[in-house]
Amino acid sequence: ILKKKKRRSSLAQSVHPIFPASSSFAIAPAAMWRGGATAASASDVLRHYGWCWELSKARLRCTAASISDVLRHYGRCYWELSKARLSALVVATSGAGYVLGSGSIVDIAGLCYTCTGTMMVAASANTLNQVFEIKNDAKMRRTMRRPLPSGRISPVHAAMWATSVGAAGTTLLACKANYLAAGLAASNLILYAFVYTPLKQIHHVNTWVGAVVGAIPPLLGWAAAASEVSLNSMILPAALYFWQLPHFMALAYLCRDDYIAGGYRMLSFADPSGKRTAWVSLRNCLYMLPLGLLAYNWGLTSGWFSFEASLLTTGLTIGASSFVLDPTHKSARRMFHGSLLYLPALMAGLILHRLPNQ
Ligand SMILES: CC(C)=CCC/C(C)=C/CC/C(C)=C/COP(=O)(O)OP(=O)(O)O
Repeated sequence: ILKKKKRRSSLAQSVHPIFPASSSFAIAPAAMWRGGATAASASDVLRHYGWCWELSKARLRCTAASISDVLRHYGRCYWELSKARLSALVVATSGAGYVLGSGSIVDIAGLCYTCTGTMMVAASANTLNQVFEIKNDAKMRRTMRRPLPSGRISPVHAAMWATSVGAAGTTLLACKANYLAAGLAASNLILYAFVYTPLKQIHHVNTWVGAVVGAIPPLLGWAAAASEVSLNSMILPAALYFWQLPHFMALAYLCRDDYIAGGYRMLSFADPSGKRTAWVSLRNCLYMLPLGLLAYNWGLTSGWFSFEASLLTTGLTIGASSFVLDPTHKSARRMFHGSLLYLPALMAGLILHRLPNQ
């Protein structure tokens, strides 16, 4: 009996202090082997394995949770840096340009490559714009929660994201569309990030330069489909150019104080009454009026489009006229919301009534 008790206690000593100190699965059977198996030690071993298993599961859960947290955090930062909603609008205009520049059959794979490439280059341009405007964005209520001013991502990390996604997007366009489309995308990135962005703090002419940037994507889409640009490829870019002026003028008027706090020189900065801002909006709505007729005359669309475009543009012009007559936040907001409806409706009409590019 004494011998048995001694053996049990030596086994207990060899097992219990070792198990918690080590997470090795091999220790328990080794201890059992040394001490001789008994019912008590077998249950200890089973408990030990159970504990090890629970520990491994907990560790795996922790690792998976932290990996998914990190991915979610950076995914969200990339999404916001890319101004995903603006980039989606840019992609829609580029896709519309692709469809308009196609013949009777639209190459769906080519359309997808063009949209993906455009999305990537636009994401890069938008990220660079934010890298250069950290201090200004931090002073504006509209932008202070963006990833860079709020410190959720470092400028170097954001710049690396911009460089890689921009290079990948341009390469995709060069390989799967053509060099003309890739060149237009790369030049537009340079125009937006390196000309428009610094100009925002210097002179209100920046809005006109920004309008050129917004007008290039449909041209890029057309170039990707047709491998050339021609006169009738200019209808949608022209519509986008003129459309951006009432759209951004309304925004600059509505967020005037915020833009001033951020150090941006919009037209509304030098125009507290809003009269000039409203006149620029109206003038550019008027420039859009003949576009529907031109699209029909140049064989881009059927006559239905010119009818629809005239109706839509008249609606926007009425909005701009009431902004001119009464430059208040209410009329500016109405024109801004009208401009948000106008563009998708105009593009839908263009696609619906397009005549295949010859
Ligand atoms: C293919 C390619 C490169 C496309 C780029 C298209 C693009 C980024 C268009 C945006 C046009 C524009 C003037 C946005 C306003 O920027 P903002 O700086 O005034 O906006 P913010 O005040 O919100 O930062």
